[in-house]
Amino acid sequence: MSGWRLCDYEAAARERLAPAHYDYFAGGAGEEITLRANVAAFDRLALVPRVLRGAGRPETGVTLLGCRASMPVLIAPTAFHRLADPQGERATARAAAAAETIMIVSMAATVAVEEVGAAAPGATLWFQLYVQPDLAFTERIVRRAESAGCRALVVTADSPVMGVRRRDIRNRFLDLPAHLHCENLRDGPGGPVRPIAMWPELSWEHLAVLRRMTDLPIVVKGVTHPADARLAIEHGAAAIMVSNHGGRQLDGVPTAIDLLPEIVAEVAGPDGSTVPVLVDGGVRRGTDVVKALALGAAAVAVGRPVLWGLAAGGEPGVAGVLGLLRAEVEQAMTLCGCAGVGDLTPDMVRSVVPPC
Ligand SMILES: Cc1cc2nc3c(=O)[nH]c(=O)nc-3n(C[C@H](O)[C@H](O)[C@H](O)COP(=O)(O)O)c2cc1C
Ligand SMILES: CCCCC(=O)C(=O)O
Repeated sequence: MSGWRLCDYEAAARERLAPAHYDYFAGGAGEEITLRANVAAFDRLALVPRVLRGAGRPETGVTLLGCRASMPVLIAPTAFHRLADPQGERATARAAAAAETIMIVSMAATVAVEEVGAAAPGATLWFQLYVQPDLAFTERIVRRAESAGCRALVVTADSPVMGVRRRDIRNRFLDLPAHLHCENLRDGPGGPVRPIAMWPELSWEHLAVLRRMTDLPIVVKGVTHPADARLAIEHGAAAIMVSNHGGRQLDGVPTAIDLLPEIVAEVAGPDGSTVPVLVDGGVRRGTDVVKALALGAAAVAVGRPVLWGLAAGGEPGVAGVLGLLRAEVEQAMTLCGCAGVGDLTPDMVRSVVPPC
């Protein structure tokens, strides 16, 4: 895989995956307008490097909610890793540990969160939660994530119902193959697996309930409106994740990178205090990461690229994808004259008509 670009991982993944599974990973909602826009938006932004700053080799590391990551690229929560590789989330977590970055484990993982933690003892894990209407069941899941060593709870807010994914409908991809299950949804050890509920009644009140339920920092994922970023903070969120769910929920939503500056401005306190703002959707190369950081993101997360690495080559495939992104971030930061992520500032990004 040496010399591979991200698109090579996607091509290899596509060859290996069953077509319906490839479509589930790759696809978006509706006409896939937002899905395409997420990637294209980065091409409408250009970087304006600074020169002769003697910055040396850049330090790419960041600290988020008390967790150190060696690069500002996290693994976004994605479901069903065992569709891509028999080791599934275990392999992803091992690659995350080796790359020293944070993996956000999906509640819809096909390996139980305890086993993900056990498979990769060095990994820093956060846990993504779809709050279930049965709050006692939700609490049991939260306790499992805590005991498995997860260091933050990422609450997905953009999915009161599932987006309409036409590819899945066409492919009749409705259920996992019989040997795979959402292991975090088991009702007790060896018990039956409950179906994941998307909950249209989920509201800010429930965030307050969660806040009381756990001492873990809460990240609200799927914020697009600046007013909701403010509400999230008022309800105790420790960080915001600007995201349109990779174009898989409401189609026609602006891209996360376009929304980012407004949200960063909204959450900045008058005294300069702020909570970390994370962003995902369409990040495919190191320069995309650098653009997002310059516009105020504390870090980015990648969803599909990790799935392509996993399907193309299991744990080494994910390691390859993360290594590629790391090398590209380091290269782009060096060329921008930045010693650390704090040197990336909004004046270094311009809106352009592509190609720049
Ligand atoms: C196949 C797939 C499954 C996903 N599953 C989840 C999930 O279980 N929970 C969640 O909050 N987001 C989920 N997401 C959304 C990702 O966390 C993330 O927002 C999105 O993938 C970012 O866009 P990118 O794929 O362009 O990097 C999923 C995305 C994909 C592609
Ligand atoms: C029932 C699992 C939902 C996973 C998800 O969030 C997605 O496919 O986007």
